Amino acid sequence: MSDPMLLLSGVTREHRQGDSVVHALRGVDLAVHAGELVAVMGPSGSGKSTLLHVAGGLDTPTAGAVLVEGRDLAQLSAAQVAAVRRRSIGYVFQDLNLLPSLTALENVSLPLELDGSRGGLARRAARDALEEVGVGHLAGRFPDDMSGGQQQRVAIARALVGPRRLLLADEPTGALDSATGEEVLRVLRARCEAGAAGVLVTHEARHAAWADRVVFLRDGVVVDQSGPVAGADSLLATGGGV
Ligand SMILES: Nc1ncnc2c1ncn2[C@@H]1O[C@H](COP(=O)(O)OP(=O)(O)OP(=O)(O)O)[C@@H](O)[C@H]1O
Repeated sequence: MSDPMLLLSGVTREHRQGDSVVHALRGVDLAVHAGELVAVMGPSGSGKSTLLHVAGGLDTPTAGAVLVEGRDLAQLSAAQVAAVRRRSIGYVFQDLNLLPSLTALENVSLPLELDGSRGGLARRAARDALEEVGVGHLAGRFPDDMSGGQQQRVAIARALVGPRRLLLADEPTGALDSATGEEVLRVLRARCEAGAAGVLVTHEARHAAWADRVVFLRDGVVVDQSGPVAGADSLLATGGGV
């Protein structure tokens, strides 16, 4: 099999809080290949968002290594990590992080323009991404003039725009009704089938069922990995507490 698009090897992340240490992740190993969608589940505080942050180069492990497309992020300069993030990684944040002073179209085209794409090309790609998640008609609207679900879809379009090969999504359907949520997961799944690698953090077994594999975290440790439907259901049945 080819090298994984994302490889976490022995990743530990500790946070110091006064005299105590919080172990957000402890020795996590995870490989995600092109074409694969992996769901991450686990109780609140089990380390799901931390896993996504270190995978996306937004946080640095205390120990262990993170490789994106075979490049060890610890060996890159901050500017190089930022370039990997802009070019290779599409990230859907739990709190969306849309820029309020930019329209939907501008929010989505920004990563491409920051990476040197010409304005017209970037805007065309942004329009396509907005269409793909069903909000093409909101291109000229500002985030504050949209519903939570509409904002969430714009944030997803921003993660999908351009040739992103690693998609990291933190509860991307939280503000969506179930039909729209399914539609977004269908788009994510289709992107993975077209060759991207995806990691989806979710609390919902029916969303995890869209994934090829489910990784279950508890107290920062991967406690189980399994296939989709049986995986999510049985993990929940065994007291995942999600
Ligand atoms: N910056 C930080 N400083 C201190 N502790 C932190 C920090 N970030 C995360 N933690 C702690 O690390 C642990 C894992 O947090 P994380 O947000 O990754 O969990 P999660 O599984 O994503 O939770 P949720 O489902 O509630 O979003 C928690 O105990 C959290 O309090």
